[in-house]
Amino acid sequence: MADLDPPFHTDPGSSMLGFSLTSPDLVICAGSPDLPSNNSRDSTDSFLNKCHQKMETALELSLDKGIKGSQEIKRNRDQLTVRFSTASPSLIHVLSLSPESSFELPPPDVSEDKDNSMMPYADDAENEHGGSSPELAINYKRQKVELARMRKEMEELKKENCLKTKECQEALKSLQELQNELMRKSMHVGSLAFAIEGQVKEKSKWFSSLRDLARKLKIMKMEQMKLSEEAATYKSCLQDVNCISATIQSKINQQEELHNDLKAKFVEGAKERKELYNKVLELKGNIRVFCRCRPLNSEESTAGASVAVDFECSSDGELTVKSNGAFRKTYKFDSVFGPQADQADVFEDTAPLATSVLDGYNVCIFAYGQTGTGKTYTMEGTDEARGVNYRTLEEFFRIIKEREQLYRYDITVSVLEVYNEQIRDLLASGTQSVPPTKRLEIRQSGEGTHHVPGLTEAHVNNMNQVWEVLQTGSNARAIGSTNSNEHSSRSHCLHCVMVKGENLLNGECTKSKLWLVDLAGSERIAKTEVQGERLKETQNINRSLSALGDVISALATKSPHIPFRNSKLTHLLQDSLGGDSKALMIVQISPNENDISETMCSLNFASRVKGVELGCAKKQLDTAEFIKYKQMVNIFSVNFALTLFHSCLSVYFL
Ligand SMILES: Nc1ncnc2c1ncn2[C@@H]1O[C@H](COP(=O)(O)OP(=O)(O)OP(=O)(O)O)[C@@H](O)[C@H]1O
Repeated sequence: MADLDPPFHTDPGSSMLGFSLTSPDLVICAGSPDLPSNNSRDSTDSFLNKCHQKMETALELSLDKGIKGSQEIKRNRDQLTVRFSTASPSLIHVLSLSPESSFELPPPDVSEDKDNSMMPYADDAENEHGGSSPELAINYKRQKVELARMRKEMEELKKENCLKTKECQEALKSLQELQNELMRKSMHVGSLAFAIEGQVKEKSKWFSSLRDLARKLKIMKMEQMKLSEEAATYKSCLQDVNCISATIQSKINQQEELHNDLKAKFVEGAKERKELYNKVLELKGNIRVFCRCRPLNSEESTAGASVAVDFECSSDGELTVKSNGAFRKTYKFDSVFGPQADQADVFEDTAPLATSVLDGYNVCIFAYGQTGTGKTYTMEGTDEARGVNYRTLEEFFRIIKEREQLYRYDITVSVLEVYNEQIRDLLASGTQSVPPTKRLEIRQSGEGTHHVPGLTEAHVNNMNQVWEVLQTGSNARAIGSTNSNEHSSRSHCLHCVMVKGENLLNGECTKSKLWLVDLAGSERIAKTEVQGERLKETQNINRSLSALGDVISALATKSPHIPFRNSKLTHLLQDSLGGDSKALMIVQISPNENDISETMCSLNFASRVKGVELGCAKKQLDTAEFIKYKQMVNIFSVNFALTLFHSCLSVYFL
């Protein structure tokens, strides 16, 4: 093998087959260790000759990655065979070969071989055998012929090789193009793979989002189902609620109708009650007279004064005046209170008038009598024994509390005095130190009511405020004169209580006025023998008291003209003395026999007021009519019972 020179060189541009092997895929290597790799540039012919000379030489042709170690060139004596067994499919395709393709290299034509290179060989054979052997000569000739033939075949192969080389070059060119294309495609595929990788990542992100959304959707579906169930429940509940609501509404309507009916009935009832109550008071007399006698004071008791008044029949409203133990006269009043009666007893009979005031009627309560008989005591009272003024307002607040669901009231109090026919505001700020210079006058409003412009009106909401106002007025009256006792005896003290009421059921409003009057003492001028200023005072007092008597008389006789304007007192009291208003006179008397003439004078005046002397015909008539009707009803009842009894008897005996 060492003698065999490699028939081809490893230069990448040529091969044993005569085509260039530029492709990295197509590498010829010495597959057999017998093929040394040197750079010999021997021709193919020389190689084949040498092959021919070494008949037993085996060659292995390898095309790395293309025709890989699978070509076998087997040399036998007759021919050289090249086999393609595991060639690259692409190369095989280019060469139009099948994996099992092979071709044979024919032996060189010996006869035609004129090559000098063979000659030494022949010469050597001749020389070796001495040219003497005919067999050798024959062999030689045969060999020569064979060599010629092989040379011819070699030529053909060379041509074919050229063709195949061209084909291979073209195939290689195509292969390169294909490789380039493949590279481009690979790059494209790479970029596509990169893009796909991105897309895959994106896709996985989307998938994860999709999974989240699917999970949320599932939860929402469950919630939606739950809500649907709840909605269905609520729907059924709603129907029930609607049913209940309709029932409640109808009940409310019924109740509302009932309420309105009851309200109407209540308003009607309240109105009826008010009218009946008023009727009762009218039957009792719109002008009522009470008589109250004070006890003997300590001085009188010490002096051993005799009592001239008998109260045996006081419960029947009667009292008897005696003189020196002899009967003088009996008086009858609506109520008579002896020396033992206390403030509460007096107020018990007075209280109904408080109700009348809150019902909207004007009322006047006044105390009349001789000085020192207890007028102020009855009206104002003391801290321990509070009088009519305080108790009436107390009764107001009690009734207001009772009626708070049905009525709303607003109460104001004014305190004034009339002295020598002059009006003085006892609640005005100036009254505490000096008497006010401003003259107060009585005015008539558009509604026909009378009022004193500029008079202080104190709002009172509770009894503490009432007591404060009463005390302020009382103190102002006492301070107004150097001699408080004297002064208080010579002036009329008036408390005006304004009551505004609102019926919360029907919105009806009322405005009523209560006068609480502590009149000045009614002394007889002759007895007191007064002169000068005192005489003027007394005359003014008597004039105003007389005017009051005249007004009351005119009211009792229903005179067409009532002389209210004859005095400041009657002018002030005008609204509470006429019409539907009610008046209560409490005549105060002394039990002392020494005062009997003043006592009888006061009692006579009171009797005149009550209408006994003047003959209170209407009242009397009303009572008589009432008794007559009552008797008629009784007679009718008896007759009806008798008739019924006779009817029953006749039926029984039939
Ligand atoms: N019913 C009574 N019980 C006890 N004391 C009485 C009663 N009535 C009056 N008094 C007492 O008699 C005195 C005189 O009373 P009061 O001042 O009220 O008389 P008045 O008629 O108002 O006198 P004036 O006309 O001077 O004002 C007072 O001390 C008073 O406390």
